[in-house]
Amino acid sequence: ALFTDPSQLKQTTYDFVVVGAGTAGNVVATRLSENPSVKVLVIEAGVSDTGYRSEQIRIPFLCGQAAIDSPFDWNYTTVPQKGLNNQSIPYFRGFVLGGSSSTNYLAWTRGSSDDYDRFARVTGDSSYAWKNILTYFKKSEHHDAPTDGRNDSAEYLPSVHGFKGPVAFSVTGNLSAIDDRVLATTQELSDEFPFNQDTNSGNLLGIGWQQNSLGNGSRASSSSAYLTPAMNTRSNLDVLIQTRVTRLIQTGSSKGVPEFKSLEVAQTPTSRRFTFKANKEIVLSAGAIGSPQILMLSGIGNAADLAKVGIKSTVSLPEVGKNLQDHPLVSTQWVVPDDAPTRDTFTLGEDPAAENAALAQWNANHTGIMSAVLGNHMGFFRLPESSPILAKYGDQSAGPGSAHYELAWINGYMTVSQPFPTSGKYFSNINVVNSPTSRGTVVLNSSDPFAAPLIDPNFYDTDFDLQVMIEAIKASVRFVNAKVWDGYILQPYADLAAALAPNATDADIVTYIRKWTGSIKHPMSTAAANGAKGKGVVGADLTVKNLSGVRIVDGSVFPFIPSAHPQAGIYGIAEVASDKIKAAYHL
Ligand SMILES: Cc1cc2nc3c(=O)[nH]c(=O)nc-3n(C[C@H](O)[C@H](O)[C@H](O)COP(=O)(O)OP(=O)(O)OC[C@H]3O[C@@H](n4cnc5c(N)ncnc54)[C@H](O)[C@@H]3O)c2cc1C
Repeated sequence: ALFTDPSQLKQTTYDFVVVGAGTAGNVVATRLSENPSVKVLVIEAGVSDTGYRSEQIRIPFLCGQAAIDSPFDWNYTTVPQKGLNNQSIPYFRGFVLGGSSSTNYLAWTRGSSDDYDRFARVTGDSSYAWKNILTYFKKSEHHDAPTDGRNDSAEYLPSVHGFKGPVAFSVTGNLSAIDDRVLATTQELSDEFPFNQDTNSGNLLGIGWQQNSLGNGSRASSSSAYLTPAMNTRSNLDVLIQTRVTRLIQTGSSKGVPEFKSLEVAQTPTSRRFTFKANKEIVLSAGAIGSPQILMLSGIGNAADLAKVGIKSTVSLPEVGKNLQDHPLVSTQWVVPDDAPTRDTFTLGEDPAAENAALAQWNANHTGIMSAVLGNHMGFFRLPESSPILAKYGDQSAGPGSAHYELAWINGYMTVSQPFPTSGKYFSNINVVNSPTSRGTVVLNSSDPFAAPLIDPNFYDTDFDLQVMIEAIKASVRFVNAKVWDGYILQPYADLAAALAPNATDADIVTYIRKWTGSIKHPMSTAAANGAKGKGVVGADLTVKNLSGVRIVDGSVFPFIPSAHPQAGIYGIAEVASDKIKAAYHL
């Protein structure tokens, strides 16, 4: 059942306590509670995903609103970014049942087979290797037909997908006016921009139809797909929301290391503290910001960092909160003809009556523009073998099937940082560095568990990342210079014009990049898994090193950020971890 106050719970001891009802946490809680004799408590800081404003979670086209100025978000801001002219930028994280899977942009990508083979290499555990984790990707998902009734059999590869798992995935049910041109470009410029029938097959490279966590025109989150159906039917699964885990509590020691099987929670900085205990273990699934934050609040981490905020180190784990990786994103926009059938009418809020009609249509049958996601195609690309960037820095990706950068195309104005125009018609694409080498940090700013930590994605700390972004933008220009766009793409919009002027240099592109880069919102690796002694925060089985009683299952354990959007990968890892936990306790 669902509880909104710790005092409502009748028991304080469970077999497992899962911290964070987010993407990964809900998978673990749902899988462990499949066994009716196993008692599971999930504790979530954020709010319910039903009720006030929850249509912004369910309706795909409103996905941007689910995160921005929203009750469903933690509303973090980064520390000033050296690589972005010292700007501090917004840093979104879900604060709601489903976590970031309830507020994200629905893109459903796994990454390359190399990404998972590298995960297996670093941990020394073959269960993360592509050939093995594929079973778990399939276990997490089921294919859903697009809502427009289109035959999508040429738009994905059934053989690499699941048909019975909880999360619905689907290609768009809402074709857009640029789709034909994007696909025609894959033929006209097939060497550089080849079509790939399914970028989720392990072979990531090329342009494919974007798969989305979307079923029957509505968002599928880890709450709607996993937790809520289980919570509503299982008496052994309790879910407590609006309650923050403030620290783990040492309960003794086991095999010579401290054991942490209790935790403290509170609803506000001054409210009563409650404690809950796990007989078997605590699973931290508070995400790439929350999980290291809770460890550090408990005295587990880098002793020097902890001393700065007056916390005594009880377990030394120097890499807690280190190694933060994220994908930098910059949008480029072009002006298109005034009569182009773009989605700007809706995005720019030009026609409230049309918007209301679209909402009514979605409420009636989940079709129409409100069932659309931002874009219908995305592509993943490598620098050419002859690239001087590779000669200088080496190939920093997970392997030859991994992307250095990503482009995706949007039928209207799209940005993560620039001001929105008030009128006009636009074509946008996003440019993303997919195999970044910059590493940032999450450290405490205070010993107060209700204070936001200091988040530093450290964008463009390495020249490699900056050079790849320059190449991504140049590739975007080559894309729209295909003949098929003649007469449609009129000119670069706003600052992009200066960056792409005939006499412009790479320095002008860099000016644009540093001014307008934002996060794609993929922080990971802050409690990285590593099989080697003395390295990383968790071992191959995802249990925290140098202590007992705690495992971490979420985006923070990836040793490297995958070269695509991470949610499908996080669901897969959470499925693997659930089986590891079941095996460890013979469940
Ligand atoms: C706006 C946005 C757009 C994105 N778009 C995409 C996309 O299109 N495709 C894609 O693949 N990925 C996307 N991502 C990224 C992806 O959604 C996340 O990487 C992924 O969902 C993270 O999963 P997680 O389990 O690690 O953490 P989360 O899903 O964030 O879950 C962590 C949970 O822990 C809770 N928590 C944290 N601290 C505490 C505490 N102290 N006590 C109790 N609970 C706590 C949080 O409230 C949250 O519910 C996007 C993310 C955002 C925010």
